[in-house]
Amino acid sequence: MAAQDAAVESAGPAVDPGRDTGNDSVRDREIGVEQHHLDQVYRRLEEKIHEAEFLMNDAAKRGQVGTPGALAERDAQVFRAGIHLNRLNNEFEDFLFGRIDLLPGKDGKKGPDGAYTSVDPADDAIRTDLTADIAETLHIGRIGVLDSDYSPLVIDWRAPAAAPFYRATPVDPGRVVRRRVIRSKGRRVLGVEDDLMRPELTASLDGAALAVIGDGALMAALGQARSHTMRDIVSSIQAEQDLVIRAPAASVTEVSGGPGTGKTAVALHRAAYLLYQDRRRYAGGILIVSPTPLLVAYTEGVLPSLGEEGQVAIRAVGSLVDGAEATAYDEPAVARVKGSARMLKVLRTAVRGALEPFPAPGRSTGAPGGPGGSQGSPAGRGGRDGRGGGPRNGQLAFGEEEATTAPDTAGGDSGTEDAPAAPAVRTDLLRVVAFGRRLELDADELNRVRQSALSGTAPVNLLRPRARKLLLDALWSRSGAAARAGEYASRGDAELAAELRGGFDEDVASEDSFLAFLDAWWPELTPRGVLAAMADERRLGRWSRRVLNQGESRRLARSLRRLGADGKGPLSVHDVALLDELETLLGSPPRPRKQRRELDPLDQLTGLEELMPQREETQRERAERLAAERTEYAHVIVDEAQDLTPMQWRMVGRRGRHATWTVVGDAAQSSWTDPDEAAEARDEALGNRPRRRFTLTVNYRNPAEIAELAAKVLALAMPGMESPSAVRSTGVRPRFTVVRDDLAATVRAEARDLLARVDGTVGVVVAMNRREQAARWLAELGPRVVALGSLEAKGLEYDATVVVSPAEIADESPAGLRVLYVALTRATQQLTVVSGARDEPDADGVPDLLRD
Ligand SMILES: Nc1ncnc2c1ncn2[C@@H]1O[C@H](COP(=O)(O)OP(=O)(O)OP(=O)(O)O)[C@@H](O)[C@H]1O
Repeated sequence: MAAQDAAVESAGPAVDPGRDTGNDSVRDREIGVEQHHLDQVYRRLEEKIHEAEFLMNDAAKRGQVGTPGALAERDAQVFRAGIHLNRLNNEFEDFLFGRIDLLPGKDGKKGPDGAYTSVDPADDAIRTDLTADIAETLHIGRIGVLDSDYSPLVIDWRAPAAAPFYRATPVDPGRVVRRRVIRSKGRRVLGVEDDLMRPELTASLDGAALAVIGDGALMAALGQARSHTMRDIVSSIQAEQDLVIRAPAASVTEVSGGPGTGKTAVALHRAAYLLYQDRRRYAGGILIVSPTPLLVAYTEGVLPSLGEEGQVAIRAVGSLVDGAEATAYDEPAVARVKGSARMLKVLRTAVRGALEPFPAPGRSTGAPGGPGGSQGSPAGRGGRDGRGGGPRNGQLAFGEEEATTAPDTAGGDSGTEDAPAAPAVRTDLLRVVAFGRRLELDADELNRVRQSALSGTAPVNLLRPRARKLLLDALWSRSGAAARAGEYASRGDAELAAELRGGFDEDVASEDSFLAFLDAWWPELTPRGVLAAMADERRLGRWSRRVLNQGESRRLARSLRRLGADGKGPLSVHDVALLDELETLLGSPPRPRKQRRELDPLDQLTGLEELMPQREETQRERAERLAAERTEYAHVIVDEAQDLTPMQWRMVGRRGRHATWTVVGDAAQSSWTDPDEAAEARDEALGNRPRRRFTLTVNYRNPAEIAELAAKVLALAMPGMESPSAVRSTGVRPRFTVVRDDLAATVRAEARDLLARVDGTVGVVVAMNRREQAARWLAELGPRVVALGSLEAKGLEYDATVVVSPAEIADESPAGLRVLYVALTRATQQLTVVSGARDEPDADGVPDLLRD
């Protein structure tokens, strides 16, 4: 691959023998040249800030004139100037980072941003003696800055003219002779790193030989210590990554690549690129779906550093549903059921079944005032308030739900002592008085009416008016008035017949007993309520018959007890996808209107209040508010897509029904057990839009020594799958150690040892059921050390990692080997593997899973 060649070759001195790494005076001179340019840029930026401030003041004065037209103009101006000022201030830090020196272009024309449009050099650009003159120098930065004469001082990294900065490689250099990465802090240039794209040339710039400094920017970036947040890679994006970032967004862009190939980085830069390309189109918002809240926190700063945040929402897959936040993990067997596409059938039955009185009439007292069948469904809004059943401390450890003690919600006579007394309404008998006559519908008749109402395809909550109408029909047909109306109609007096019926309906429907009956018999169901209703083993057994086997159904019911009788207990990431599905199946009950914030009277005058957020909320708060209110997006980016379950694909798919997509992932890192089922759901979510596929092939994270070890697990997990090639080697081999006295002490000692060896972070990866334990072991080692469950390590990276007991991690789920592969590929510098009781280490401490 070209990118790989570029990356590898830029690391070695062989390509550019003219490199001048040792000569301080040349280095200082080159830094001085860039400093001069940066000073010019800052002067221009200051002028622009003054302009923006002037605009703000001027606009404020206009506001004093007081006419609505002037106010509207003021508001729009303040808004524009505010954004401008904000951006300039944000971008001030370290925004000029690159430079390319180019041969003359083939067509000799200049593009709109000052750059030559041609990618290829002119035919006579290189003389026969391999000398050439640099025709043009472009500086690349986070945003574009034009000089007062409109010549470009800095070109936005996303502009077409900047593409050669990323695309040029020694194999395919185009017009680029030298690519330079400039490191600066505030207003000071600290250093430069050069890559020669045409090392065979002797090029001169303004009559002087082109100097080459440093070992290349990529190696400098990769060798840096890591912090707990991801950095942007805008100054060292590699050619194969750039192709993905700038791919046209017409349809679905699918990106695969092994660990450390930059998939997450590329996805984030792509979001920034798309916004730059077509801000209007993406005003509809870009959603980035991430597997865990940890990865969201890790990546959150990247887009603001690229000057973008407003239109982009990064959400963990467990936080996609408004008002729901996953805090618990399901054990693998439960996750497997909840994520499966089979759940759709179960939920479809459950939303209808949850309307039935609970406990079943046969088991209740059935009498008015009794504690049982009169309650209506516990899934309903009016259902009685919960009695425990939730977890301790609001958090569940992995797999703990099996042990969670929950009330026996199946028992009709249990669980009433703490419940507040609810008014009793029978749901197996409807009794009303209409036109002075007593009318009744018994349980069979009511059941018939219910089934007839449910034969409609509309969401269950939206069928309530239909059910009400069918009840009235049934009562009407039993009333003597129906016969009378029939006579009127046959005499041709349809109006009188209709009047009679209207009077009847009004009479019945205004009766308190009818209204109370309807509320209990056809309650408005909520997604959480239905999930809570599914915690009853008997009911769920009925609803899941022929879809789940008995064991699956029982495990599912037990896991859902965590939600408590009111459904308000903690959710797992898989529960959230079920909630979203239920929301669709039930139909959204009308939501209480969001409280409108107090408006400035001036806003009301101009009607521009939406454009004037600064007074009450910051840009960021506004972006968050808009993101929270938004349910569909213009572009959806799915990171770690291999992990989405079929139910999660359905949830994500709903948010991008009209969107274009970027889907990045690596099948070898999937923690989902049934990839074929997930692929089907993915195809359904993405529809038949055309797809463009890209593969990233270079591992920028792991040194070769670690990548080689991880490849052994890959061979077991996915025989035949190729590992990405590591771009660098550190000479430090992974360390193997065996538990000495006790596991805690060994892990602590190894983590402490790594802390002394690296400058940045140390991650300790353990099987999920050990994560709380591990956090305690490591508490005293300070903030540079983090304890992680194997599933939480997804997407993250550390300078050094300790992987504790590979066998435990591999055995914890059917996808365990792939999860272990993820765990082993998190380190940028050093890796220590601790073998536990189940690992069978050899004499060198190498566990069986990691031997040849
Ligand atoms: N062009 C680049 N320049 C500098 N650093 C890079 C470049 N590409 C990737 N990296 C770095 O390599 C590391 C891995 O990148 P990233 O996390 O995006 O990979 P990934 O493919 O998503 O990995 P995984 O599948 O393991 O989650 C990060 O530290 C990233 O900053």
